[in-house]
Amino acid sequence: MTAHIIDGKAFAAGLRQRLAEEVAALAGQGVQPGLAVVLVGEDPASQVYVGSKERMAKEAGMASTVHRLPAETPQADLLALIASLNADPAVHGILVQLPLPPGLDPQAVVLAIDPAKDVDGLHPINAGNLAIGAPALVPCTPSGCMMLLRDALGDLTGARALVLGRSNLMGKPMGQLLLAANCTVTMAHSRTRDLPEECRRADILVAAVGRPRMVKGDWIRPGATVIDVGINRLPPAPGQQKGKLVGDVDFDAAKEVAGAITPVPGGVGPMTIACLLDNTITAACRIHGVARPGG
Ligand SMILES: Nc1nc(=O)c2c([nH]1)NC[C@@H]1CN(c3ccc(C(=O)N[C@@H](CCC(=O)O)C(=O)O)cc3)C=[N+]21
Repeated sequence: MTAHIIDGKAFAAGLRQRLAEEVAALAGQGVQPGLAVVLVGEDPASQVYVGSKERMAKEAGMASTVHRLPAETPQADLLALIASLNADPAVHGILVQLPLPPGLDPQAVVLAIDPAKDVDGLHPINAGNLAIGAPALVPCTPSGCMMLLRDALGDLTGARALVLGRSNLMGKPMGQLLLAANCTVTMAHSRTRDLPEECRRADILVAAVGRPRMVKGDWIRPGATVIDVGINRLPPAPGQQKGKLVGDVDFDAAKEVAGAITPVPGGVGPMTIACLLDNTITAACRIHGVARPGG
């Protein structure tokens, strides 16, 4: 059997289309959702992502600004910029691209962001609200994974789900969302004993460890749904400029075993950006006290 390939790129394009319609409806109420992205330093991969975020926000009719700061920016200057964005009524979403250059404290930066504008869902207020089932801004990548899972499987109740990876931005909130969707959740990581065996029990396997092709074909339960969150650039092959982009799953082997699987690129990545726009609209509506046009 070969797996159904989950087309995250197409799903994300459809979602952005629906979001653009919501933005147009909000314009009639005098609200234009605004996103501010802060990029410190010159990491080339981050430059590409930030460029896509800005372009797609504008395509959806939102206001979008990118604040580019040198890698040597003092912590106090970064915090001052965040304070000014917190106070800016045209800004509803603030995202500080991670990782930050050495010398800057990501924890302090996240704490400085107004939780109402924290479209990354990293502030302890949002992480805590997600954990207790209260309204929260939810991190974009796990939201995108849930949308793809619901689209592929419908009701997830009772499914055994395994999350490989425990980051604050991805693994932990993913576990919370799967639990809220009535899955039986296992949180696994690089130190998990008998990891292949744990993975083989999962009906839903979400890989977010950041290790290229770590999950092998024989780790996957036949028919399972595999969501590959990894974005790993391999070293360039001889004579090539850029290395190949691969996930945390050995895709060629996995697709012979899984029931459905997301590719890299074209899977979770585009969903992350669409969910960032979604969160920015949610934040704008809450700040202005208006209902979301899309319900
Ligand atoms: N505060 C913060 N929030 C983030 O959400 C965040 C971050 N920092 N730092 C970096 C990671 C990475 N990230 C991606 C977003 C989109 C793609 C994406 O669109 N990928 C495409 C193409 C990738 C390519 O061709 O290079 C795909 O997978 O098809 C990938 C990765 C968000 N991140």
